[in-house]
Amino acid sequence: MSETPNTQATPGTPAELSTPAAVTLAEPGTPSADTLVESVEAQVEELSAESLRIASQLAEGYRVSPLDMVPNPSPLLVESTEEVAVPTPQGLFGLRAWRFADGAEHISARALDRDGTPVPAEDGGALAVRIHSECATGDIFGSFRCDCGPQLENGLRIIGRTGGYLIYVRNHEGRGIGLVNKLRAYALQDAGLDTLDANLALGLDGDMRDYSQAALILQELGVNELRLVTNNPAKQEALESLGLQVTELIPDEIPARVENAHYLQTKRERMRHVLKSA
Ligand SMILES: Nc1nc2c(ncn2[C@@H]2O[C@H](COP(=O)(O)OP(=O)(O)OP(=O)(O)O)[C@@H](O)[C@H]2O)c(=O)[nH]1
Ligand SMILES: [Zn+2]
Repeated sequence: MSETPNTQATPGTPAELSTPAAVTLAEPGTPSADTLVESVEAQVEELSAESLRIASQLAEGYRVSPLDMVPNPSPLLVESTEEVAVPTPQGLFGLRAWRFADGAEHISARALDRDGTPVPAEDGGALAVRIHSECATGDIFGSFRCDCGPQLENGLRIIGRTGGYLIYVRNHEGRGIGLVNKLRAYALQDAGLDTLDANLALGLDGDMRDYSQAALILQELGVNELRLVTNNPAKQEALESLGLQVTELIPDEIPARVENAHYLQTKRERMRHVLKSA
């Protein structure tokens, strides 16, 4: 059985507490209330200066990491698997799956030698990394409307030679607008709009991809410095704003074909992609 606490004040206590202080302040020769306040203020100032000094010292040694830069804490990493070796037409890759709190699941693929050891970084430099944005129509069906399918294959081949990772980002479909919106955007392109205006006509941005989950995966893999396999300088900017260091851009250009010539031309002229043949 619990005891009921005694909530009644002990008689006489308030007077005992207040009297000595009041008497001391009133005595001649002791510091006035104003002097006391000034001295306390001086001490507080000294303390704040000291904490500022300690804080700035800490900040000097502090390296910004992708984790610190994540704008929205909800898509945090929940779990990832061990690496499993998967033979592909482009060589052997060690695949891991990564699951985030918002339900997104991505894949990392590390280039492996035939005996299963990681391909070392070429010339002892940084590892090559391709952040490949999901494109179900191109990557699965081999659609000629875009260049994603051959870019994925070529990207894997480059990484197989150079050493490094391909991160397959599955919530980047349609430059981040999702599959349903992308197919609506295709219908608008069939009616005459280009790939950028079609997104805008749907009330969406031209590119809505968020790279924070890809950056977190790279951080978990211990990759802070990389050679980025892309034609899109916006990807470099996005990764650098998340604390990663891009030492070089490796192009992943696929020759245009009649079905995607206009699409690639738009990417070059309106979306800053570095493409020679478009
Ligand atoms: N909204 C929209 N998305 C598209 C269209 N065509 C391809 N995509 C998506 O575009 C994304 C790939 O972006 P790209 O512009 O091809 O290339 P990138 O990833 O920015 O740059 P690279 O690294 O050079 O491949 C994938 O998520 C595709 O699903 C389109 O017409 N409209
Ligand atoms: Zn595509």
